[in-house]
Amino acid sequence: MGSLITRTLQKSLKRPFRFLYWSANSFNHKMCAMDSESLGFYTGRCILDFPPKSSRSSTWYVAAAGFCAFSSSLLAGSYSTSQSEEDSEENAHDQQNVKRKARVVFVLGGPGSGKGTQCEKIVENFGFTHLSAGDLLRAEINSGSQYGVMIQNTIKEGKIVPSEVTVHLLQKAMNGSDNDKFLIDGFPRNEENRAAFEAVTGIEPEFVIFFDCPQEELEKRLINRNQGRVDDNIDTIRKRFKVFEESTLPVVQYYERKQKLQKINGAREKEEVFKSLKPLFLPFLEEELLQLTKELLNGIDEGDYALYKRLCDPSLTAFEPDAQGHLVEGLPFHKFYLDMSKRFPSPSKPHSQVSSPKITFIGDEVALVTYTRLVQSTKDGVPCVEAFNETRIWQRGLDDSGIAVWKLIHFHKSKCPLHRAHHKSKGSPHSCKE
Ligand SMILES: Nc1ncnc2c1ncn2[C@@H]1O[C@H](COP(=O)(O)OP(=O)(O)OP(=O)(O)O)[C@@H](O)[C@H]1O
Ligand SMILES: O=c1ccn([C@@H]2O[C@H](COP(=O)(O)O)[C@@H](O)[C@H]2O)c(=O)[nH]1
Repeated sequence: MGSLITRTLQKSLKRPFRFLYWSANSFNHKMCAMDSESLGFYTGRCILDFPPKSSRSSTWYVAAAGFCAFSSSLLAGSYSTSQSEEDSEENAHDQQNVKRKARVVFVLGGPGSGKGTQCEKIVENFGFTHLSAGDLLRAEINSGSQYGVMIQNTIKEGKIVPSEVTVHLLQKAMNGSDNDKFLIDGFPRNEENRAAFEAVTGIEPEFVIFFDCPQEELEKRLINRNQGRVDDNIDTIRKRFKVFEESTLPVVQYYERKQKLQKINGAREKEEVFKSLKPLFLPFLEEELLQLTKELLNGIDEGDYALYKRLCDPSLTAFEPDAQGHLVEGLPFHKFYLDMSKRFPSPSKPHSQVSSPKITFIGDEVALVTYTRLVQSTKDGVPCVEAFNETRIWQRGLDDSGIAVWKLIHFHKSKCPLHRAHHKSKGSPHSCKE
């Protein structure tokens, strides 16, 4: 029946779609996520009263019209649509906060496999925000939420909290963050979690990390963890292992079939485990450095010294054509040019573009960004273009508030030789300084 409805809708909409709803009648409350790509329904019994019986009487209740395939943004949580007015306001705030599409990495593994430990290291090195589903649920208990008792009992039993609660908490945390890169640790715990998250947020993970570790090792680690957790006792630990095998492993296998799984041997020393993770995250760092370089060039085009100062180390060194073969130290030399371009703006603002970038890391804290910079502008109404070979060296350090930031510590800029054929052809852009 689910597949039939899904197929019919798919046919009429002619596009992939997903949505999430509850079936609520006086006997039961079910949460369903419908996904046209897998042509199926995912259902799970909901132990909460969603929606509250008083608020709607209809049997089928569209809780979150998450036509996520149509929209690339996060949708407000279906959990909160059925809550009090206060929550509705919060929900509206969630929606206002809808930003660029978030990128997500799921981190899975048995209890005690080192998910939290490794996430901390990834955050330090790769600029992700860590969202532990378990921590969010524990914080919800401590906040005095009306669902606190239910969550506490579920955790004590080693069972899985209903998806709408967890997905709402994750979504709220994502919407409240300035970051767009998230490590979601300990989630999705089961197929229903997975389908609900995708249906509500429209987000599929970039990849999924799975820490593989024998149970004897996990048990030893949990018994010794000593963080006062209600579920770190031998009874609950064994229950959690069972739930992991029965409910979470199928999710791991799902992502393996989708070729999104990164299986990591979690039974090694912490540092060894982290070494295996690094190559997975380097592309994110490369992207960050390229973005930073483009931001800097844009600031130079705009004559924005404040931005230049923010991105550069005060003792920046540089070799560049204007310095006529001398090594320039500090920012004043560059400030002069930026201020001039602000004071005497050229008729058309220059526009820099980065071509053929290459990023090389020297250890964890230094990166070289090498590229050709094409600067377009107009001279006497004629479009012209200049090309420079540039190497910029970025170093990561801590700012005054202890946050890791990249600063430019050196650059080398040289003018590219002219392209003869290009600048001879009439009417096409030519070099500005012939
Ligand atoms: N590679 C490792 N070798 C030895 N001990 C480790 C390793 N990784 C983590 N631990 C320790 O094992 C315990 C559990 O680690 P951690 O809390 O990171 O696991 P987890 O997967 O997040 O657990 P849970 O799912 O229960 O939240 C901690 O005390 C941690 O210090
Ligand atoms: O998505 C989730 C995540 C966690 N839970 C419950 O919390 C405990 C502890 O989780 P950790 O990730 O080990 O901190 C887990 O056993 C579940 O009971 C959940 O229901 N859903």
